[in-house]
Amino acid sequence: MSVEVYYDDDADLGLIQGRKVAVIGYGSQGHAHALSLRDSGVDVVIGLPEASKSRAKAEEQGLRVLTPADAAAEADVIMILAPDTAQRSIYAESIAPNLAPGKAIFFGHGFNIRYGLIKPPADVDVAMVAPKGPGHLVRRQYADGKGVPCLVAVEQDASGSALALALSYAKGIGGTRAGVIRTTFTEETETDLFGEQAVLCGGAAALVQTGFEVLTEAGYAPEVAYFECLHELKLIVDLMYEGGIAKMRYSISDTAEYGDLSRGPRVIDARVKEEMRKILSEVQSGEFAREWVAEDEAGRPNFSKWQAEGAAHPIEETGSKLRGMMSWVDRPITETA
Ligand SMILES: NC(=O)C1=CN([C@@H]2O[C@H](COP(=O)(O)OP(=O)(O)OC[C@H]3O[C@@H](n4cnc5c(N)ncnc54)[C@H](OP(=O)(O)O)[C@@H]3O)[C@@H](O)[C@H]2O)C=CC1
Ligand SMILES: CC[C@](O)(C(C)=O)C(=O)O
Ligand SMILES: [Mg+2]
Ligand SMILES: [Mg+2]
Repeated sequence: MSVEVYYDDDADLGLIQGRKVAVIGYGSQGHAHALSLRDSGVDVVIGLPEASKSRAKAEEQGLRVLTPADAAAEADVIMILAPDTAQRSIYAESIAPNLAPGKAIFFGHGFNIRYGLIKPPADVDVAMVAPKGPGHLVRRQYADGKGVPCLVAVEQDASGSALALALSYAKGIGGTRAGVIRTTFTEETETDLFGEQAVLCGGAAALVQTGFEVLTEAGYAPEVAYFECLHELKLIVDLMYEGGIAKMRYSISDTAEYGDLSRGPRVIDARVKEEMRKILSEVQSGEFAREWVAEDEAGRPNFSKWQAEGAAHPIEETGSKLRGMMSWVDRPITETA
């Protein structure tokens, strides 16, 4: 089944410009959406708890910051960009009491709707504008006149114009410059969770760390292993980004391409593919969602342990030293684009 891809000419920016948008949360996605929507002429207010450490960042950018409840009361489009595990309580405490017929609730990811953790009333629009990229790059691409592709979905169309409004919002953050695909909350949620677990984040990080470990445990210099397994991966993926796997294979040596074609399937083999299928089934069944909600409610013991182990991995120290010598690469972790 072919999908419809929407571009700038398919979206009317005037629709979202005519609404008052509350962005709940000012993190990776929240800051990107809020700043880009404002640059697109949209009336934006930020919703954050009084004690939020993000307040100062939003106010430094000249954005008005209210509590989530006051922002939801004032706005007629409410985009929830707080952590997925916090959204259901934010909704119950601050958003639901401030809904009214004709308002719209937007999400940047479908987790809470897909797994039934948020159930809005029938008289509001429920839609999604989900960038297919990290928030800091969503903002950087917008600022550079480019855009990150987005998925849009309409779960509930009380107004009869929810899709047009979602496309207008996507245009406001640069999504229609790159292409916006209409999907469903189920497809976005399940593909996004699978993608981040098995390919983009979990799979890629494990591949890089394991390659670094195999080389360093064999006695090769950590710096060589870092350049080979992490730094150069961006350069390789850049070629894929520009022209597909074909362009990467066109640019590398025949020796590398033979190694790629003959050894690649030994690394990502049938066992790995079966494990990826199991990971997808855990997403589809809701097992992952239940595990993540329970982990969060228990205070994130495993999350914190694994985070600390990752930060302590020797590749981080090696990389920090080498990136420090490349001024054009060294962008410390920061909230700005
Ligand atoms: N990160 C990404 O690139 C992508 C994220 N998404 C989705 O976007 C949504 C937001 O994720 P992300 O941007 O990563 O989140 P972050 O963790 O980067 O930022 C969360 C923001 O929400 C604020 N916040 C925390 N608790 C509350 C609360 N109770 N009320 C209001 N604001 C609160 C945080 O404030 P404080 O600083 O005080 O903690 C922070 O500003 C999620 O649904 C995620 O799945 C979708 C696509 C990509
Ligand atoms: C790949 C991780 C992501 O889904 C994203 C940046 O798109 C996320 O949830 O952060
Ligand atoms: Mg994603
Ligand atoms: Mg995600």
